[in-house]
Amino acid sequence: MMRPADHPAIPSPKVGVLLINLGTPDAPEAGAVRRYLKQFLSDPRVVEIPQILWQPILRGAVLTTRPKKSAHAYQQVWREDGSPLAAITRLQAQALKDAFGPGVLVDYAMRYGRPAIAERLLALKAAGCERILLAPLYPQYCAATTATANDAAFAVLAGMRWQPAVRTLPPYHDDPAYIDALATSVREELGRIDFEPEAILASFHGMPARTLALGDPYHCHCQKTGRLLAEALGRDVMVSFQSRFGRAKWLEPATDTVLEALPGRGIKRLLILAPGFSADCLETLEELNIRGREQFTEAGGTHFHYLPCLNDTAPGIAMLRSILARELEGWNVRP
Ligand SMILES: C=CC1=C(C)c2cc3[nH]c(cc4nc(cc5[nH]c(cc1n2)c(C)c5CCC(=O)O)C(CCC(=O)O)=C4C)c(C)c3C=C
Ligand SMILES: [Fe+2]
Ligand SMILES: [Fe+2]
Repeated sequence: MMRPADHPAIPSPKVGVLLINLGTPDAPEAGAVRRYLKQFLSDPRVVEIPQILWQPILRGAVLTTRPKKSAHAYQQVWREDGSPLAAITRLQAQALKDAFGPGVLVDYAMRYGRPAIAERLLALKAAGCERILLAPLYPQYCAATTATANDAAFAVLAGMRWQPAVRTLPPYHDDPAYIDALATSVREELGRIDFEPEAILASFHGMPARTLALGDPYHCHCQKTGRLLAEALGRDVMVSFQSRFGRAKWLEPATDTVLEALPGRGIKRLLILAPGFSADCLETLEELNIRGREQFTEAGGTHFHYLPCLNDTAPGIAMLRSILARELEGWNVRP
């Protein structure tokens, strides 16, 4: 492009992308799980009960029993390179760094545990990023995930005299690139496995049912992802909600209830996926692929196949790159 001599090219400011996921314990041991759960479950965006009532319950019943039980669950899925969620998020950040090239600094942080959002945001700023895209890796918006990740980042910005410009990644539950990546991964898996499932079940993390009445779009986002995936596949996709916590009513139907009921309704061959998780984690590898499989087969199911998350697969990274690149538009990033 020709440019008049008195209008030199505007120098490109440094741009950073901070991927944010939930976080995970440092070790599959009760002490580390306790520290993680204490931070996670003390977040008022996650447990919406007044802290004065909730903290005694958390520090009493919850933190004395759950860490040991959860540590046992983590031990079943822990990998050589650590907790699956941490290891996969690290690989995603590396793959996106390679995909974007030197024009964009890509880093990652966890809302709870390590690496902390404050640490990585300060590192991007120290590396000279004047513009930062905060990217909570949750396709479906939820105050308990997306909003609290952004809150934590904004709290860090609140302490800076010279803030970078920031943008946040919108939810991508209905983005054609995301739906297409999911549909392709289902189709390819159907070609690989040695049975024809009678049903496909999309299991999303649950939330207390009252959050729907309070205006959280999470339930609607999950339903829309399920509907668009069904349309893309040209066949039914059932939606359910897993990981119920506490005694309140949660979104329904519950995944474990569905898994126990399906064989009795004549559905004995099942493909299950967890499209709300951008990386496999305890909730998918242990709760679905170990415990869910047991529930389904004990109820009479004969074939159960768990489809892994998009993780750092080539189509998964291409999808993330395209939705992130769109948010970087106008920030002088070379495509
Ligand atoms: C009130 C409790 C919880 C709410 C609300 C909640 C929402 C929520 N969580 C995820 C994603 C993940 N949750 C994970 C683990 C996990 N979740 C809860 C509780 C609530 N989650 C607990 C207590 C745990 C810890 C494990 C256990 O003890 O059972 C994980 C996996 C973390 C890992 O280390 O692998 C993810 C991911 C979403 C998307 C969500 C709301 C939409
Ligand atoms: Fe959770
Ligand atoms: Fe769980």
